[in-house]
Amino acid sequence: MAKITLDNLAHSYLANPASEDDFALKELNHDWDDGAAYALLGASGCGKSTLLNIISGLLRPSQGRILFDGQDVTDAPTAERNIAQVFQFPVVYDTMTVHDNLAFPLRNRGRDESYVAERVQEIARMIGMEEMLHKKARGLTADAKQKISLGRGMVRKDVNALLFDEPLTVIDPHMKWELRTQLKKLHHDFGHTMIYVTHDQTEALTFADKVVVMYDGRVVQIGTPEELFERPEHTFVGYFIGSPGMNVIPARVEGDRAYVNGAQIPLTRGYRGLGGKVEIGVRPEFARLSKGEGLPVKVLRVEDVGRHKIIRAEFFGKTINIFAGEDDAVGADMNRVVFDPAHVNVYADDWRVEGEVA
Ligand SMILES: Nc1ncnc2c1ncn2[C@@H]1O[C@H](COP(=O)(O)OP(=O)(O)OP(=O)(O)O)[C@@H](O)[C@H]1O
Repeated sequence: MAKITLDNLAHSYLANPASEDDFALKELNHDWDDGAAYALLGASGCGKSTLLNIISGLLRPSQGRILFDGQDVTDAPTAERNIAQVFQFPVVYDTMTVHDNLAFPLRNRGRDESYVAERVQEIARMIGMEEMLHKKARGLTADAKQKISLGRGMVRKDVNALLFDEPLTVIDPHMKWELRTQLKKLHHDFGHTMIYVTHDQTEALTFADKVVVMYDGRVVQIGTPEELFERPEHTFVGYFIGSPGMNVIPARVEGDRAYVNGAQIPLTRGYRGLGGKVEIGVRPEFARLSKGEGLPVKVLRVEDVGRHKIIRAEFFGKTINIFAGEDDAVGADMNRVVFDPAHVNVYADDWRVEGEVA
């Protein structure tokens, strides 16, 4: 396993990039801890595959270096990086049995047959394919083949890192949860450095210790699921993560007050001299409907999603979402909203401003 260092890394697909906009991956400096599970999360086209391909060696970055445990591998081909990869679609040898497919990476490295047999059994148990080991891969479902790909990716213990590129795309929805749970268990048991690319927040948040959120070629936040929820560093993180995402409302902020159309919203921190586009961000979980307190709001729709209700409401010309408990009545007199001051984040030009303790 290895620590992965991204040193001054950036990539443009153009021969002569003229500005930052020409970079599919904007400059990035970071150490990814040895043995941690990371998810690369972001919308289509934000640069996830570009970054993953640089780590795996399929792509040479146009700027900067990549190091595994301090050793520069920027120019090392994929084969020399000692990594395992699992792609979106299964890569299996159809004419081989499930057993031989799983054994392949170990035999390739000259491991002795008793070790191979033991390890294949262990992996087969984890992916739930013990009963199928003698079967040829040909004729198996896409699901089963992808499980073999996952198993083959994980069979070697001595890899520097395990890279997954949207590996559950072809898996049946009911199997996804199970496989994700197994991957997490494998990570826990073996401590591989894992990087998992996905555009699905549930996959990212349930799999990873740390989620790397990308937006428009930039890493906008690296954090635990709790950090991304509590303190989104960029408005994109706020509305991309969450269901529904954070309410982002244009505001004026002075001292420990935010003002929306002249109406006051109390804050727990003080802010001075904010410039550019100023907004406040409040997750629906930290907003509540009220009869008497708070600011005026007009309920547009109430959606019952089982454990709670999501209320769509108009707030000074903008639509916001508010959570309510499953048993909370939403009467016609509930025409005000209260935001929990401790959970109102302040943003200037999309980036969170920390503020001073009041
Ligand atoms: N080979 C290439 N040549 C030129 N531009 C490319 C190439 N590959 C990707 N791009 C561009 O670089 C940007 C980042 O693409 P990338 O594939 O890394 O994003 P992604 O987040 O992985 O998206 P997806 O989830 O759709 O795979 C996009 O604007 C894309 O059009």
